Amino acid sequence: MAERGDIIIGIDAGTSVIKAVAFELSGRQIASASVRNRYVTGEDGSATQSLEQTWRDCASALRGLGEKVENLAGRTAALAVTGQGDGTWLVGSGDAPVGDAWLWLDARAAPTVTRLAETSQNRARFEATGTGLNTCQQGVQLAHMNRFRPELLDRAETALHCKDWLYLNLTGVRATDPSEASFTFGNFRDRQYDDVVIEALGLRSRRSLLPEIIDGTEMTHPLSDTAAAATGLLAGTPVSLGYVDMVMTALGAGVRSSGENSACSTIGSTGVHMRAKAVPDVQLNAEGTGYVIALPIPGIVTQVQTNMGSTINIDWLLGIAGELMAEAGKEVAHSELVARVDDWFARSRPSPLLYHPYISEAGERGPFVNAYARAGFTGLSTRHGFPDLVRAVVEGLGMATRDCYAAMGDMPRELRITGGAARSSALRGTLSAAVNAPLRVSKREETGAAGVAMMAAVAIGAYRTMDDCIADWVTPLLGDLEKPDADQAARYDTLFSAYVQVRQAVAPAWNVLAGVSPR
Ligand SMILES: Nc1ncnc2c1ncn2[C@@H]1O[C@H](COP(=O)(O)OP(=O)(O)O)[C@@H](O)[C@H]1O
Ligand SMILES: O=P(O)(O)OC[C@H](O)[C@H](O)CO
Repeated sequence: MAERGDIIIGIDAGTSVIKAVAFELSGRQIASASVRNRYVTGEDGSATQSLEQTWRDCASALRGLGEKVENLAGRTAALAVTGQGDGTWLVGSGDAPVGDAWLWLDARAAPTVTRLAETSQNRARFEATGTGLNTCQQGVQLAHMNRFRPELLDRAETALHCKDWLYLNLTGVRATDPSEASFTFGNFRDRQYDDVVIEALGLRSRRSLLPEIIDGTEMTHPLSDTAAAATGLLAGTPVSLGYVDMVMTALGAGVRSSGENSACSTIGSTGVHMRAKAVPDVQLNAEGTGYVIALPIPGIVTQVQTNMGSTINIDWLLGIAGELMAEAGKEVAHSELVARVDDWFARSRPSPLLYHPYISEAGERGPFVNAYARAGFTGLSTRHGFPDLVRAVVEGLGMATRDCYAAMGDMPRELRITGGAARSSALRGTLSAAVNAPLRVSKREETGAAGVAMMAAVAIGAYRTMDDCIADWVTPLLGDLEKPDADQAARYDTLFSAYVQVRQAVAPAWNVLAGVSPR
């Protein structure tokens, strides 16, 4: 391109929505366009998504953005792409998909997690990656396919993640980023593949499936002619491959600011709780759980615990209420029920009612891993009504957050939060009291898209370092400090101790129940 434009586009291909967001080079959001994502779940625990459809949806979101911003193509200095992490997106000859992608929500590899976790090499694998095995991950899914669906791997040339697939369509380059490469197959210290890890996963014979690792703050590839035609952007526009969405969101929401590391929780479909740290400060736990995910800042990583299901618990409870109301002849939109959560919470009285939010079909992954873990209320009595159940679910998300931070050392001194449920004042108050720390909600609307756009901003030299970029894009948008309520914090101390006791006591029963389930 002859002259550099004044817009950076961040693409965030999430599990529920694919967004394309335009930012000024200094970080101000100009416009956004989105397309609802589609995936299919099956009785066998599968959760799959069409690769072609995902690219079409991404291109459609970009064209939608073009309809909102005049001369978007001419003004775009660069674009960058992130997306839902883990999962397996296989491509073969001519870059054609090999079947549908297995998403991070796919539970089919559960028996392979159990088998690999029991091997003598697993601790060495954990110490390299910093990451415990769970059903979501590509390493486990490839190991599972290698045993039970080898024909898939025989047809595949490269194993990609969601954002890598979109990058391939945008640029024609097969690559992955340092974060997913190192937490799945490598070492978080040097951000490269590690043969010890590949061996521990039993994937030596499939090593050639792993693509080149590139860092999107250091290099870009030009938008291809085909992608330009599909998206309405100009061929040659630099494209940056982002890190996995979990850290892009946290980067945009303030997991680091003013050169200081902080803590950040994303309360979306899944709950992601992380602390930015220098590599030597990472503490690997004895249980071998959690993730260590690199940030696009030299020497800085995030230590992460992620509870599989967060707002899907709220959506499940509200979904049941909605179905009952519909049966009684009163259709209510889901969004209307979501808007009433704070009201129900306020109408309920604190009581010793616990909810464990393991509603995902794939069980739990943080701070403990059990594909058969399932949700439950403890302490119900006839005095409890629907608002009490809503309160218990919201408080359950607070307990799960504390459980995750407790597995990473001391509670954070300040918590930054983002994700859909951060809109709820009940949830904010609960999280703050559950970890007994003040919190801030970023005023940034699209934290994931902003995080990845920041990588492109550094790549094209709009900023010299990521910390310089953070000073403009993140720090001014950190919201006001919201302090915890002391009485609520004291109550949650008691609830939390019971919460941990119950989950530990009930765990053996999950395995028994899994044995009698149809799967
Ligand atoms: N005001 C609110 N009160 C409680 N929960 C909310 C509120 N607004 C949104 N949510 C929850 O957040 C979810 C959407 O979160 P979001 O981060 O957009 O999802 P995703 O992780 O799939 O991208 C909704 O489905 C709902 O459960
Ligand atoms: O799609 P969202 O909920 O933004 O992100 C999903 C994570 O990347 C996934 O949980 C990784 O396993």
